[in-house]
Amino acid sequence: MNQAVFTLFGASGDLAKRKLYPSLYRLYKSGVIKENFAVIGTARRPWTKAYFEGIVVDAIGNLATSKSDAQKFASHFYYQSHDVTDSEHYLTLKNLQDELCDKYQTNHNKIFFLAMAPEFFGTIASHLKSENIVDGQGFERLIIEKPFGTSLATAEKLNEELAQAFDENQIFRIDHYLGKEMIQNIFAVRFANILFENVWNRDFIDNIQITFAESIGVEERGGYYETSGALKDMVQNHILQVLSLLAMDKPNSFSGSDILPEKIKVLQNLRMPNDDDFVRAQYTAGTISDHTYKAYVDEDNVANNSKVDTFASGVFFVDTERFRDVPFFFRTGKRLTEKGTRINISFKQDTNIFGQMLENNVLTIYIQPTEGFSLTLNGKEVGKTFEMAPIKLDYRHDAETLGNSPEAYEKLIFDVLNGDSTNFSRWEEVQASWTLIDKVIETWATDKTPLYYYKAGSMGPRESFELLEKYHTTWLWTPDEWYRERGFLA
Ligand SMILES: NC(=O)C1=CN([C@@H]2O[C@H](COP(=O)(O)OP(=O)(O)OC[C@H]3O[C@@H](n4cnc5c(N)ncnc54)[C@H](OP(=O)(O)O)[C@@H]3O)[C@@H](O)[C@H]2O)C=CC1
Ligand SMILES: O=C1O[C@H](COP(=O)(O)O)[C@@H](O)[C@H](O)[C@H]1O
Repeated sequence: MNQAVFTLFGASGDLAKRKLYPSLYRLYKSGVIKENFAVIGTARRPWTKAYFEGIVVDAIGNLATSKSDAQKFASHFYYQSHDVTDSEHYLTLKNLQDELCDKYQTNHNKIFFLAMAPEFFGTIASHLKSENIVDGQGFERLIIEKPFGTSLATAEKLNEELAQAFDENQIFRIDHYLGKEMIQNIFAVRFANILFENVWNRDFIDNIQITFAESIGVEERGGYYETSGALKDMVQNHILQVLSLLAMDKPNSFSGSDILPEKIKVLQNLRMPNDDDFVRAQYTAGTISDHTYKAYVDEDNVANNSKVDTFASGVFFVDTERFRDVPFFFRTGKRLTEKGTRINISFKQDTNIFGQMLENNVLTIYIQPTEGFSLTLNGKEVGKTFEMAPIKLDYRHDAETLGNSPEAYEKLIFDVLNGDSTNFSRWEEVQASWTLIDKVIETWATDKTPLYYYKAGSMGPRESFELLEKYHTTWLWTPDEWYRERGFLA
C-alpha cells in the first residue's frame, strides 16, 4: 500500500538530516514503508550515492537497530546534484524517478518534499510540471515547508505558482505542531469527554491561554529570523492553528473534510481587539540556568539596530456563538525562562455557598517537553474547619510512552502516504490567518505598538503581564525559575 518514490529537494539541509531521515527510518522500522520505496535526494553539493547513504546512516544514529539494518535502509536513497533553478537537471531527475518507480514497483506513486527556502518553491513546481515529472500516473503529492508566504499577497502568489502543477488536494502544507501528540489530543479531550464537551463554550470558559515558550535563541537562523520575527514565525501558523482546534465547533465526524470548515470558520471570525492589545518585544542579554546569553542584536546575521520581534503576545476574540467575548491570550518568544508549550483553559467561577473566594477550575494541556493534562479543582483542606484549597489532578505520559511517541514529522509523512490532509494547513486557513496577521503588522508599522525589551531568561516584558491585568486575569503559568530569579523562591 505505501509504495512511493520520494523526491526530496534540500537533501543536504538541516531539516532533512535532523527530522526527515530519522522519521523515514521510524516509518521503515514500524513497517509503514517496506521494500517498495526509494528516496531521491537533491541539492547542489556534488555528493555520490555512497556518500549520501553515509549521511543518512549518520542522521538516523542511535535509532538504528544495527549497522546492517541502517545500511539496508540507506540503500534505498539516491542522490542527484541539482540546482533547482537550472532546467536541464530536471530531465535527469525524471529519468531517475521513472527508473526507481520501476525498480521498486511503486505504482508510479510520487511524493515531492520541498525542504528548502520558499523562494524556490514556484520554480520547482513549474519545472515538475513542464518536464513531465508530475505525469498523472499514480498518486502525486507535494509536501511543502513553512513559511507559506510572508504576507497575504506573497502567500497568494506562492499558491498560484504551486497550482500550476498541483491541485489543492495534492498539496500538504506542513505545520509540524499539527503532528504533535498532545495537539492531536485536543480532539480527544474536547470530543471524547462529556465532562468537557458540554462546557466548552462562552457560558463556562473564562479565558484560554496559549504559551509557546522557547529557551533557545535564533541559533544559526538569524538571517531567516530577520525577515520573520515571532509573529510570522510562530503566531501566523502554529498558534492560530492550535487556537482554531481549541475554538472550533464540533465537526460532524472525525474526518478532514468535516474538520476543515469548522477550523476555517474560527479563523475567519477571529477579531483583533485594540491596537494596544498586542505586545512585541526583543531579548537583551541575560542569564538562563547560569549561562549568559547575548542580546538578539548581537546574534550572527542580525542587524545591530534590528527592530525584529523575538517575542509576541496578545489577545484574540472569536466572534462565534460558542466563544463570543472569551479572550484567547497567547505569547511566544525566544530566550524565555524555559522551554514550555502549554495551554491553560480557565473556567468561570459560579457563586458558591461557602462564603470563600474560589479559584477557577483550570484544565492544562502540556504539549512539551512533558506531555499530559492536569485539572485544578477546589477541594476541602484536611482539618476541623471547612477551608477550601485548590487540588491538582495531574497526568503525564511516562518516559517510556514519551520515548515511543512518534515524531511530528513521522506522523505527518504517514498521513501524506495515506492521503490524509487533516493535520495540514489548507489554503483557506492560510488565507484567513494572513489576512489577520497583515492587520496586526499594519498597526505595528504605524508604531502604535512599540517594541519592548526583555532580558534573556525572563518570561517576556512586563507589558505582556499588564495586558492580562487589563482583562482582570493573570498568566496561569509562570515557571518557578522566573520567581526564583526575583527572590520569591529559594
Ligand atoms: N531546520 C528546521 O528546523 C526547520 C526548517 N523549516 C523549513 O524547512 C526548509 C529547509 O530548512 P533547512 O533545512 O533548515 O535549510 P538549510 O539551509 O539547512 O538547507 C537548505 C537546502 O537547500 C539546498 N539548496 C539551496 N539552494 C539550492 C539550489 N539553488 N538548488 C538546489 N538546492 C539548493 C541546500 O543544499 P546545497 O547548499 O547543497 O545546494 C540545502 O540542502 C525551509 O523552508 C525552512 O523554513 C521549518 C521548520 C523547522
Ligand atoms: O516552526 C518553528 O518552530 C520551532 C519550535 O518548534 P518546536 O517543535 O521545537 O516547539 C521554532 O524554534 C522555530 O523558530 C520555528 O520556525
